[in-house]
Amino acid sequence: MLLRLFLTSPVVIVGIYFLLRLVSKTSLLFIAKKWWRLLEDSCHVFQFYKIPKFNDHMQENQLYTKVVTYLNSLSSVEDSNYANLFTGNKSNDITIVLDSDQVVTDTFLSARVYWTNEKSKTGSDTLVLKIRRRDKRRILRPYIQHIHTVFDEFEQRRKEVKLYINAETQPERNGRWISVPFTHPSTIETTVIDADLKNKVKSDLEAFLKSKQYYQRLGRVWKRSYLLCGPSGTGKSSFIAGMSKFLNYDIYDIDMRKVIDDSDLKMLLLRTTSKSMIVIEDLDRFLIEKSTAVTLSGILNFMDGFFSSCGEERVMVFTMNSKDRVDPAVLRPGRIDVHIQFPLCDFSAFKNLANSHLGLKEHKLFPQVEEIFQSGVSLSPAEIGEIMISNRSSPTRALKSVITAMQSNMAARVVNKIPRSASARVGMEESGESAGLYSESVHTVREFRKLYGLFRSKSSRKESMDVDLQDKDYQRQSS
Ligand SMILES: Nc1ncnc2c1ncn2[C@@H]1O[C@H](COP(=O)(O)OP(=O)(O)OP(=O)(O)O)[C@@H](O)[C@H]1O
Ligand SMILES: [Mg+2]
Repeated sequence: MLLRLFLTSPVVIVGIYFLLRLVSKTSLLFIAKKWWRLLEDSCHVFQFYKIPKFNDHMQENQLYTKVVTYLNSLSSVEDSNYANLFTGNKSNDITIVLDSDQVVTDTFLSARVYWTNEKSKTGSDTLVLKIRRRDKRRILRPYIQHIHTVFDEFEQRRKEVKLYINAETQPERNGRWISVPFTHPSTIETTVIDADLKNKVKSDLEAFLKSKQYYQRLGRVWKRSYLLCGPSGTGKSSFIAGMSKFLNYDIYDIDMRKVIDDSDLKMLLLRTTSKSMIVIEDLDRFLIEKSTAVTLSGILNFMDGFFSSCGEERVMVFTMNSKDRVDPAVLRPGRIDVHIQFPLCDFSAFKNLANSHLGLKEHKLFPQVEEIFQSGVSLSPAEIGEIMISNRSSPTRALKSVITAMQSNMAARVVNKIPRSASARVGMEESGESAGLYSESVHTVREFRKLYGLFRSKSSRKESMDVDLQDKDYQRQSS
């Protein structure tokens, strides 16, 4: 009786109300929850799963990357005590990233799970998943599958390509790749090269993307290597940017001066992800100068992609100014599948540049420019492009400046007694014959013909039919 009177008294009700508010507004509730969780842990109510960032061979664990992306997309990240804020793809976007030792909760098929981002003793990150033992069998596999699906959807939507560069050696750090958003404006279309050559490269890249099973059947690493060769300023780097956009692949740009030795090169390759482009620029210069302890055999093994056989779908791109002084072993079929020559400007490329840079289709000075090209003199697209950009307010002045630059180039040749044969090499590259500009290694051509026997002749057919046709063709030929 007394108790009922006590409980119904307004003073007590108001007192309880304020006590509850105090508990929920202060860290008391948090502490109580934590104790409760510790109690549950000590009673072995939960099962723990660790997802380390790197495996024993220091390769990045793909599942770790996927889970991190998934967790950062959960609204519960915002409820963790500490979270890191970063700008997103657009300047006004904010990305919330889980901090270490923070707990994030998630619910899947009515079961509650907990994630913690922990640092191991070696300093590398590990994600820990905590699931109630009674839910484990029911949800573990579907939950991981769900994470894969969400990640793939994110990736599809993620249009941003990343550029990875290898940082200075920091042995105490696990990862040496530093990434930045890749915003290079070049595309395959904006690079002025032979139109037929462009189409061949695009078809080749498309064919590569569709050939997973074919490579598997052959027991070969699913990779394709391209050599872009040509004088400075002819568009090689711009074309690489275009290729990565075409494939929507991240770029791993290896600065060989920062690679210490063969094993360092191996480690860098191991830490690349699939669906990526691995680029080494100016390989010829590096092979001649040999400025680090990386050996030729280290480079050859790297090109063969042995170390990356655990991953898949990689495109390797090498650039050179000239192949003349390069060991033929580097260029042999299989190491380099496709050779693409980037010539200095010819008259046709010049007209393309005049059109794109100055909006000119025709001009009275064009015949004079053509005549100079015919005499064997040329400049790089970069040089001509620069002249056009700086004179874009007056197309006539731009063309006159191009003519002057070409004439002084011609005069310099006479003074320096540069023989015609030197320009003959360029001339050959400039001939515009795609056969001279694009070549596939014989061995690879044979393999690809097997699979893509119809792909050139039927390229006008619908893309969806292509896979079918190619597979049928392959089966017919191999039977
Ligand atoms: N074929 C081309 N079409 C359009 N623009 C070009 C072309 N070649 C060069 N350029 C322009 O010239 C500049 C330099 O080009 P890029 O860096 O791609 O040349 P590169 O062949 O990689 O030279 P290097 O061998 O010195 O590295 C870029 O701004 C690019 O836009
Ligand atoms: Mg370059």
